[in-house]
Amino acid sequence: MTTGEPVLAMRGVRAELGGRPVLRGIDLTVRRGEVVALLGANGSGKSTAIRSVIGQVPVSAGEIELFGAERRAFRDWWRIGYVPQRTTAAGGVPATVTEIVSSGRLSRTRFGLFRKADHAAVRHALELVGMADRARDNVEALSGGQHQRVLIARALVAEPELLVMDEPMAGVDLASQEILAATLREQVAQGATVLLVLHELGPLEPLIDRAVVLRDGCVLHDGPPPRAVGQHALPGHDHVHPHEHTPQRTGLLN
Ligand SMILES: Nc1ncnc2c1ncn2[C@@H]1O[C@H](COP(=O)(O)OP(=O)(O)OP(=O)(O)O)[C@@H](O)[C@H]1O
Repeated sequence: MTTGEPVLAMRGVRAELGGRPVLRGIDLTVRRGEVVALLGANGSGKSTAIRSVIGQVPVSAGEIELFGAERRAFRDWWRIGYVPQRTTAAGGVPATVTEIVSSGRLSRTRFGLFRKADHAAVRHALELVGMADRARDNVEALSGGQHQRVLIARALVAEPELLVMDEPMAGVDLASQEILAATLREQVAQGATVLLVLHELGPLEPLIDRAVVLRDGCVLHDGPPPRAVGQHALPGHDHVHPHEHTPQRTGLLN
């Protein structure tokens, strides 16, 4: 699917962290309705690339456009649902599941005042990820997979058009993975555009339209997901998952 208008465009994007070039001229376009996987070895710059998109990493050169607007002028942040690389949902602050998910809805309210529709959106987002029965629980009491479901509900609650997710399946148990895959499938069926960092395509593979593979801060491949182009078409990488201790030989992706 390459017919939609660009929802996200990066052109020649460079970024340095700790005095080191981490993005060395990234070109990446995601069009409306596409599901694009950002792949590559540990340290290749995947998280930095998406953090530059949402403004968490300063860009030293190049351009980023969101929904046709220059990123610095872009204000409609509710149109983007961001799921950061997994941390605890509360970041050490005691909070209930409902509170965390509600925080994702603030961008849709005036002065943070919740109306009926906002409360309904929170309930709906929790239902989407199968967490409605945990609404009042403290997030600290949740498993890793449940945490991740809450973070995804927080990203969905503003009804965004573009979902940007950093390894949404990382450290997530199988049951939660299936729920997340189903949730994503539903979002995509409803027309959501998705850019997600993955270390393997896994259960999301059927959803992926295109894969962009980074190496050393550059785009190595932009096209069909690697399985479709053959296991040997691209160089292999060692990918060490941040939540795993033993290095895993992953080929390119698995
Ligand atoms: N805040 C920072 N300060 C200095 N260097 C950083 C910082 N954040 C990331 N880096 C470095 O930038 C490079 C790219 O990191 P990034 O997290 O974007 O990679 P990644 O492809 O997402 O890797 P992973 O699969 O491990 O999450 C790495 O070498 C990393 O050490």
